[in-house]
Amino acid sequence: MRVIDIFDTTLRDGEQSAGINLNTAEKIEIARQLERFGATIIESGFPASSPGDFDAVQRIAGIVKNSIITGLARSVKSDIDRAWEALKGAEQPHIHIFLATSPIHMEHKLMKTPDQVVEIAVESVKYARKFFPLVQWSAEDASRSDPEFLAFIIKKVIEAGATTINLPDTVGYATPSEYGALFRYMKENVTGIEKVKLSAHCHDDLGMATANTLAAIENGADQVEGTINGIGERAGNVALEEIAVALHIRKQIYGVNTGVNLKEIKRTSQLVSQLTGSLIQPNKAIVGKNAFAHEAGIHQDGMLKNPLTYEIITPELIGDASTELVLGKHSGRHAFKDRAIKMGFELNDEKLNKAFAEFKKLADSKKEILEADLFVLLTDQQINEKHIPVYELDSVQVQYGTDSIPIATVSARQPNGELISQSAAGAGAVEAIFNTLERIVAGKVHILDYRVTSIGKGRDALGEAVINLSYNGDTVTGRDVAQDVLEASAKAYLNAVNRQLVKSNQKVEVEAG
Ligand SMILES: CC(=O)SCCNC(=O)CCNC(=O)[C@H](O)C(C)(C)COP(=O)(O)OP(=O)(O)OC[C@H]1O[C@@H](n2cnc3c(N)ncnc32)[C@H](O)[C@@H]1OP(=O)(O)O
Ligand SMILES: CC(C)C(=O)C(=O)O
Repeated sequence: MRVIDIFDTTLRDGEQSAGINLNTAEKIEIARQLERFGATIIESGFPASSPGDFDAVQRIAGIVKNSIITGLARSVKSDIDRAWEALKGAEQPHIHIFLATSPIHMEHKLMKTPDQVVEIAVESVKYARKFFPLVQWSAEDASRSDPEFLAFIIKKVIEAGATTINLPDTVGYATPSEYGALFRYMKENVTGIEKVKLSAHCHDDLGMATANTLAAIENGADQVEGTINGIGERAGNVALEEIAVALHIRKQIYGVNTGVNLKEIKRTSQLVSQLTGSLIQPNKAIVGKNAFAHEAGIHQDGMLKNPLTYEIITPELIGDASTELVLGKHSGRHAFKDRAIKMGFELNDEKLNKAFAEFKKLADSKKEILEADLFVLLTDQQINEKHIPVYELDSVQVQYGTDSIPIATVSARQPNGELISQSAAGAGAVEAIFNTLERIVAGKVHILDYRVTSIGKGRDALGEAVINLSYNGDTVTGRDVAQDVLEASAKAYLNAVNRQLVKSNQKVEVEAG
């Protein structure tokens, strides 16, 4: 099978992202991981650009042995000399020289005529070949260059000794059919092109970097350049993890191999994200937090019946943890039941349906339902099997101010079905609620202990209240959760009273029976 070389430029073009700045130690750590990932070539910096880049390229060239290390250089002798200084200790010294070939770049940036550009390109490649066995030459802005001129200059640099020719879509302007055609054109019109490797380098300005890179492969590219997580100048470079996985999953279409160790993808992605501080969007293909998370009930049902229904890539393939069925407002009964069973609950259909209805209510107000939330919902269904009438909270209102006495008004349905409202004051909002509830429930209540904790993470975490009280002389514990701790406290209070009611009722039944 045809082999495609993976040229990783996370440490050079990736570092060109606005806001990213890696020190040498961080670059070495990423380079080591890129070696494990299986990059054929690692572009570890631009040695002439700064002492820091020089140091990183030199150090990485001395450390990494299983990937070829390269450095970028303009078509000027001083850049090439600096690159040689940095790279002469590498196993296979490789340099990456570039020069723009599009009319706009030649005229307005380089301020050179096309003839001068050809001469500079040829001279720089010849000069580099005095030192480097491997010389990659890039026609910057190739996709906006005149194909005839491009074919001419490429022929000249091949004659000068270039070993790889790169055709960058520098500003992410090409469409897949145009970019593919550019590769075909060079293959068909440049004498000597078969002696060199042909490389693709795509930017994502129009969101077409992955499609363009794959089009280049379909049209004869031997090497693809990109970065981990797609970081890079402006909208970034093509994300190498996307290319590697696309070529693997659709091998029947592309018929090529890369040396990428797919299992290292997740780790590499996380390392790059951590050290660059560049966060990965949750829906990013392959490595996003949601790439293997299924939330919709119909999808979750399909996944439980056969994962192939909705999963074309397994998380294991890229070294990720397992698929996640996230329980949220779009989830259905199958996924809910599956999770309840995995958590050790054995609920009959009726209880499960009740818990599911509670879950749906909760999911409306909470982004993600955590296991702790489910635990509370499901345990609630394990009490009061016989449907003994109990108290039900209807509403809670509290008037609270730092300069006034808190007053609570609570409405609750009594076991006989009657809805009653009461008000009472207290030293604090919670005490006011408890004092009001004491007026509602028939019987003597004495609070022994009370705690509130948050369940879950973030500002939308649920509040859990646990209350230990004596009701008519019996000690009982109640707990409940709600979005608000005051509501949770009121519910926990009634939950304790209700448990005592259920307990004593069952006892009466046993004694009577
Ligand atoms: C498409 C790409 O990603 S190309 C790589 C881009 N990466 C970077 O630019 C990051 C590192 N760059 C740097 O640190 C600095 O730009 C340096 C050290 C390389 C140069 O800095 P300076 O000497 O101050 O020049 P500056 O960056 O302002 O301008 C670039 C000069 O290089 C010239 N130049 C641009 N590309 C090339 C090239 N491939 N070959 C020769 N000269 C070039 C420009 O025409 C300009 O020349 P001028 O000074 O005669 O007008
Ligand atoms: C130096 C070249 C290859 C580059 O980064 C680009 O054209 O985007």
